[in-house]
Amino acid sequence: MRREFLRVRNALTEDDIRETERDVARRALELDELAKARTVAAYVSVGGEPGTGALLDALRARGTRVLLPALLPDNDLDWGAYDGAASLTTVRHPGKMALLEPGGERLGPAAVLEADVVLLPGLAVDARGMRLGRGGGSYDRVLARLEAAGVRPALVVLLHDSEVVAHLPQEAHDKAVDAVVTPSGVRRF
Ligand SMILES: Nc1nc2c(c(=O)[nH]1)N(C=O)[C@@H](CNc1ccc(C(=O)N[C@@H](CCC(=O)O)C(=O)O)cc1)CN2
Ligand SMILES: Nc1ncnc2c1ncn2[C@@H]1O[C@H](COP(=O)(O)OP(=O)(O)OP(=O)(O)O)[C@@H](O)[C@H]1O
Repeated sequence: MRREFLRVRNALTEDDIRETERDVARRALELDELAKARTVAAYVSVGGEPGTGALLDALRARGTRVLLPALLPDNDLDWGAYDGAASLTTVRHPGKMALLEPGGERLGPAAVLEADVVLLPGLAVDARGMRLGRGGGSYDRVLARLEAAGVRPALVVLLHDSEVVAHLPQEAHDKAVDAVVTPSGVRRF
């Protein structure tokens, strides 16, 4: 399933990605949870992911604190603040696409507990809000950490329209998200 969703993304053009960047930002900024959030955990899109750059800059311009992940050797995520495109650094993790990660101070994996909203990457989501990720388990760990700490930020996955599907296989550790934002709108679970 991952391979098939990635194949569809790989066929997208630069224009498609730019368009989704604008539309996903516009739709996401309509979310009440984002308007109220003081801290948002986000990510810098890569490859065929819906673009997140416009959304990151809009949040920052509003005065929202934006945290971005940095991949650790065990696939857990560290976090750092987003201070504009110039604050990002390109990191090559073996076997993965080059990622843009925060270049400044690293705040530690627990920094995500400060987020009022977590924006998650993914490959697909189903009608129950079960998310298919890239398979590293990074965000599964983030969600487990939030649950263990008893904090409950809004969980929002950003996807293309075709990636909202009826049903995905579920494993015991999978946790549902609250909403999906696609270029055509917001769906809540
Ligand atoms: N933009 C973005 N940042 C992110 C994630 C993500 O999914 N998207 N992550 C989410 O956890 C973490 C990084 N994990 C990643 C895991 C795999 C690949 C990757 O390039 N995978 C290849 C396939 C590799 C393979 O076949 O094994 C790919 O998906 O094309 C990238 C990031 C944190 N930052
Ligand atoms: N809380 C956790 N702590 C450590 N490992 C975990 C945790 N949750 C899941 N994993 C492991 O991570 C691996 C990948 O899980 P899964 O296939 O569900 O990833 P995914 O949800 O697609 O990816 P991601 O969460 O990075 O988007 C599995 O081997 C799983 O056992």
